[in-house]
Amino acid sequence: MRLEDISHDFETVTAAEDINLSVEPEELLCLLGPSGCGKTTLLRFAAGLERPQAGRVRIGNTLMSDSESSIWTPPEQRQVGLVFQDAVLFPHLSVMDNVGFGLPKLSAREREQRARALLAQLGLAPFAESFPHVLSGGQQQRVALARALAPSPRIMLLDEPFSGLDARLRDRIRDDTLHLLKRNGTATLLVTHDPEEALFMADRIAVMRDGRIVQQGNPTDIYCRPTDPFVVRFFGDVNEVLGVVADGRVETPVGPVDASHLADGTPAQVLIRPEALRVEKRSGARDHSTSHVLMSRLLGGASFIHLCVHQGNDEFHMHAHMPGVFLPERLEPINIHLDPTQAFVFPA
Ligand SMILES: Nc1ncnc2c1ncn2[C@@H]1O[C@H](COP(=O)(O)OP(=O)(O)OP(=O)(O)O)[C@@H](O)[C@H]1O
Repeated sequence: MRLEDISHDFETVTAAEDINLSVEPEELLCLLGPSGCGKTTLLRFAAGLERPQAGRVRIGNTLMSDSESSIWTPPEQRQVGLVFQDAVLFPHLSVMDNVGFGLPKLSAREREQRARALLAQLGLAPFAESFPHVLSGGQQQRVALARALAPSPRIMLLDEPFSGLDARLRDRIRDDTLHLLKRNGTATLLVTHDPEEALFMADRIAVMRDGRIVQQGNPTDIYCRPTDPFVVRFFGDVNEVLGVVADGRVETPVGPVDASHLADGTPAQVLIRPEALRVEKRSGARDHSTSHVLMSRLLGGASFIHLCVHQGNDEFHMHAHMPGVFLPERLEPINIHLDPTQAFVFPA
């Protein structure tokens, strides 16, 4: 599926500006961005639920819509599978008939086989004869996924399909969905505002802001080689320090950071992820005169430490993440080591 040179304005809002995006066969692409950045609008263009003011939509080699001609394929002829945040199942049909709904060309027996096979993959085999109202929200969402996948669509379009579920259930359904899509080799565009979800699900991520794609790449590129401060901040809490490039680096309270891509004298912002700060207890007096701990909290698999970092006569409040249980006490004197791979310098 390809979106080519797509632009679209809604009255005062630019929902899409010169968007070029492709989803390759068998690929799972996550469109990631904050609320209102234009993710759903792009998905609606792909599905044919909305017509872009400029640009083209291709699915496979077929042109589905082209703003410069009358070419327009309606949604039901695009062979796309659609799943939204809230599963909308047919209440008067059994689970099996819901899943088989998009397969009118198959015989009743083939339809049942296909529906049962998909339901089994999602752990829903015992509910095949049930009606939707007896299912939990999570089970209904699985049925919606199975129904969308049953006709073997050329692409699955998923719009925040897990966001209505509680955290533990969401993790399980994400996992099941990922395996289901990969087992079936289905190209998928997944819209989400949740960076962890994108990292968990995606082969490739496109980060969106204000109707534009800020960066696209594989998850490691996006997380470890961000090209824009927005991308760094979108993935979570960061320590931010201002400085000036000198001798190809910027001095920060936790040590120098390479800035050889910027000219000396450039005002710079340094974004340092909490996990880049390795905290080590140091012997010495517990007082305010050197870098010390302000507070420690256990997050579960990691510990969150509030630091008072000294640099000359200045003090900086910074955050560190340490793996496992590491809970130094207030005023504990510390050394801080910087992992340069999670510190990023941009022009200020
Ligand atoms: N039919 C419409 N008429 C007017 N404005 C619209 C319409 N549809 C979307 N918009 C606006 O376009 C912008 C992009 O909306 P869109 O729903 O695509 O964003 P989103 O990233 O999917 O956000 P969310 O995650 O909150 O759904 C928003 O400012 C929205 O208010």
